[in-house]
Amino acid sequence: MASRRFFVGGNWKMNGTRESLAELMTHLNTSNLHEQTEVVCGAPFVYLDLVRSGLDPRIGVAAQNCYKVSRGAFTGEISPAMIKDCGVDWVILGHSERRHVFGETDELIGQKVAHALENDLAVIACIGEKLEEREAGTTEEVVFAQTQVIAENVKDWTKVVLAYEPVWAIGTGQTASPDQAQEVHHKLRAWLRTNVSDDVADSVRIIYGGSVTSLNCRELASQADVDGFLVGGASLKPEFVDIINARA
Ligand SMILES: O=C(CO)COP(=O)(O)O
Repeated sequence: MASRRFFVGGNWKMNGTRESLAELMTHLNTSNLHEQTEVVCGAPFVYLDLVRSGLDPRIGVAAQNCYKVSRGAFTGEISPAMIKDCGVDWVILGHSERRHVFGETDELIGQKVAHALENDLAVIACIGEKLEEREAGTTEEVVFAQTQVIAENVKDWTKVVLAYEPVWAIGTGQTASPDQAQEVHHKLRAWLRTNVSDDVADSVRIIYGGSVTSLNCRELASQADVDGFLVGGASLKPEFVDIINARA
């Protein structure tokens, strides 16, 4: 556990204006951020340049999606090459909103993961079960299947963070309990041990997302297999700093 650097991502989703993001960036740039935490902010595409130039270099920036090829006739899409060209080193892929609002399949997400990694972007790869899947007792089956497709497309796991985001916890205020999060993270690490390698299982950060706040982050962060967070709503507020410092 000690060897995995704590990772806190902010997923701003489709939020923010130049004005509000400037305020948020000033807050982050001037706050005391625990040095042991790796921080990455996921900005809307149109603000990637602005955010990369406005945030302190010790804070990473992520795009929230990208396509599976470098360029071409794909109206409305952007490529990892373009993201890199903005000085941005990360991309969030497979977020539940991409899967369930925009219908992205495991196969497409896998192809995007492979292409992003080939283009030297680091990837926050998201997985997570829906409420009906949890209630039907198929959580493991669902998250293992999603992880399998991601794993088939990863050669270098040092550039991947796995984000477990139960869909029922996203934006609902229904945070997974520390035990619920730990249970799934532990099983995911065991899956990596069996299906990838001991080294990857020991080193890959598995982060939790879903209604993380300054109030619940410390207990979640104290779980052995919770290596950080992917934060939605609270990442747009000053309390994001408290979440960054959850292990401080
Ligand atoms: O989807 C999420 C992060 O990617 C979580 O969103 P909330 O923190 O708003 O629940």
